Amino acid sequence: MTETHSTAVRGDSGPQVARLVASRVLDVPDFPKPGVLFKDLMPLFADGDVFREVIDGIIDHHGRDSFDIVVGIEARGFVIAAAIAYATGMGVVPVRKAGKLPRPAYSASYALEYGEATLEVHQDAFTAGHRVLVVDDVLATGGTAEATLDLVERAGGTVAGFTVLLELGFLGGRERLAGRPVHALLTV
Ligand SMILES: O=P(O)(O)OC[C@H]1O[C@H](OP(=O)(O)OP(=O)(O)O)[C@H](O)[C@@H]1O
Ligand SMILES: Nc1ncnc2[nH]cnc12
Repeated sequence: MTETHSTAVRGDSGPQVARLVASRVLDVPDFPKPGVLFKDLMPLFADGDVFREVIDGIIDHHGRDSFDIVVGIEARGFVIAAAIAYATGMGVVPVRKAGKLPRPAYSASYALEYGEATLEVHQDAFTAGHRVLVVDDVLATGGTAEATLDLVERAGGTVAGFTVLLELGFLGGRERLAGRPVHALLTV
């Protein structure tokens, strides 16, 4: 494993935040498949001071009056969503991989950088007009994000914002989500 080093560190919350995130990302070659450079954010989650700064920064960026509920995408998005929900006193809705939710759910299948998957959300997850902040750790091809934002809207929510800690810009996820709000703390 090698630490991410970048001379041109950039992100939608400015270079200081981008550098902070970059300092807690580990590059893991050939995981989960040969040819994939996996960006491991576990060191960021494990550093209490950095994690708090990142969570507070996301809340400040959006403004706590701009959303009513937080969606986290399984599995790493759950960590971020739960922290934002707790810090703002809001609720959290998990968007889960197929077959995990116990009640009627909407489903969306998609391709991601290293495979295919199906995500689901409970049909009654939102009340009409609920403004939803969606969070995840990584935006790569955008397949996961596109499926999730569609699910939120199918379930009656309004997407108020979408934040990731790390965007892999060269995979074009942001372009795929054109017209949707995308906020990435670090873009590589
Ligand atoms: O932009 P994409 O190409 O769709 O990839 C991004 C997604 O890939 C990872 O999730 P993964 O499905 O590996 O789930 P995990 O968090 O359960 O490991 C990551 O946490 C994002 O959700
Ligand atoms: N390269 C990558 N690193 C971490 N998570 C990912 N999700 C999709 N691609 C990824």
